[in-house]
Formats: sequence, C-alpha cells, structure tokens
Amino acid sequence: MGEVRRHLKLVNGLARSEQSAVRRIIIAGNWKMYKTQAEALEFLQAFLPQLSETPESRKVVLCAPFTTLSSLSKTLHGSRVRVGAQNIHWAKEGAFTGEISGAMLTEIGVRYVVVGHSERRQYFGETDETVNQRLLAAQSFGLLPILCVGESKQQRDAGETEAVISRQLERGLVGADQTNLVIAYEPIWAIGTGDTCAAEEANRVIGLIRSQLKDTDVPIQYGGSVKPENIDEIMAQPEIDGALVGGASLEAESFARIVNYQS
Ligand SMILES: O=C(CO)COP(=O)(O)O
Repeated sequence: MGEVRRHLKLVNGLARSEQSAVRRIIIAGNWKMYKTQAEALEFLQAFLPQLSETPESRKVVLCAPFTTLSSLSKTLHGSRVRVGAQNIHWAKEGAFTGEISGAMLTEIGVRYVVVGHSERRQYFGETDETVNQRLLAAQSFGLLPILCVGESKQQRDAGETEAVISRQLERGLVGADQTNLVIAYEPIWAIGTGDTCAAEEANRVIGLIRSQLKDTDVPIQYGGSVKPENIDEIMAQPEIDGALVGGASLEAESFARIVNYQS
C-alpha cells in the first residue's frame, strides 16, 4: 500500500487519492482548561455507552487537564478510549516549576500528548524549538505526540499558509522519529470561532503537509470548529485522518456524534 501511495503522490502531486483503506483514524478531544475531575467522570458515564457502535478501527482519545488524567486513566482502563495530556516538558525531571515530565505521564497510563498547540505558542511563548524539544521528549517516553501546526488569519491573508506550515514542520520535526506521531492541522482562525476551514481546503493543506513527511502514512487530523454538523464532510476528505476537537468534545452527546461520524 505504501508503494501505491508513493506512486499516486508522484502522479497527482497529492499523497493520497483512493487510499482510504489504509487510513489510521484518530478522533481526539482537546478539553483545554475545562473539567474538574468530577466533571470528567460524569462525562465518561454519558460518553462511553455511546461507543458501542463505533467502528473498532477508529481510535478515540481524550486530551484532558493534568489533574484529571490519573482518574480518567483508571476509569478508562480496558476501554477503547486512550488518554492524552496537553503538554509535556522536555527534561526527565528538574527545577521547572509548573511543568510535567514524560515519566509522570506514562506512569499514570497517558498515551498521547498534544505539542505545539497554537494557544501554547500564542499565550505561553512556545517556539518551534521548544515544541520540537517537547515532541522529542514525548517520543523518548513512548508517548505519541500530536504536533499542531497552522497559520493565523493574517498569515493566510498574506498568502503565507504553506510557508508557515512548512517551517513549523521542518523545525518541529528536527531529530524526530517520523513514524511515531500524529499531526493536527489547526488553522488558528478556525479555532473556537465557528468559522471552519472548508473541508476541501483543509484537505488541500493536509495533502501538502503529507507531501512534506517522510512517512506518508502518518495520521493527519483537522482541528478548528469541528462539530457534529460538519464532521461527516470533513471525514469524507481523502487526506484527513481524524479530528482534534475543542469545544464540541466537552459535551458527551456532541463528541459521541463526532466519533460516530457517518462514512
Ligand atoms: O483548538 C482546537 C483543538 O485543539 C479546536 O478548538 P475548537 O474545536 O473549539 O475550535
């Protein structure tokens, strides 16, 4: 299959066309700074029963605040839902007040970690270099990093989308194992705005991202105002392997509808 895809890439300039059979689908909720432990457990009670019909091939992940990870992990043990963190420090341990290490995450059963979310780049001074260090740390602990990339409105309007994403990928992936990661394309202007990137446009940009990767089978998600109303159209795009969902992952009904999208 890999061979077929590489061939198609050469032929079409796209990494994928009729390759849906090999897609690795990952639908992840990013709860950001929402939910106490009690609220997280209440969510699971309503959410888990709604996964009985979800195709086995779809991976489901909840990226939750640090304070809820341990109890989520215990409650989800033996279920199909994996637990993700929203950040990781690059050092094994040390005098880094307020930070959390890979060892602390893996000890409590965390499997995924978001790195380079635009909110961390924007509000907490993350650079491509610190994102890269966090990604390498995640991989060294056996965690699957979800590397977020995406352009601002201003960059899009200036025609810089491709250049920005290219730079974020190039710098973010220095020294990385390019087979063990997930990428999320999250145009900043579409996050929390209700202004979703048109599915075809997200597909186009994700195709460009894929063409820059060494391993074209890496799952690439779309994120930015994903809702029950638009998930079917988003997942119908051949390049898009899943979604990173903010607001609509906070409510069990809506996240279940997203995970159970119609293909
Ligand atoms: O930032 C996001 C996920 O990481 C997207 O957030 P929304 O789904 O709320 O737009």
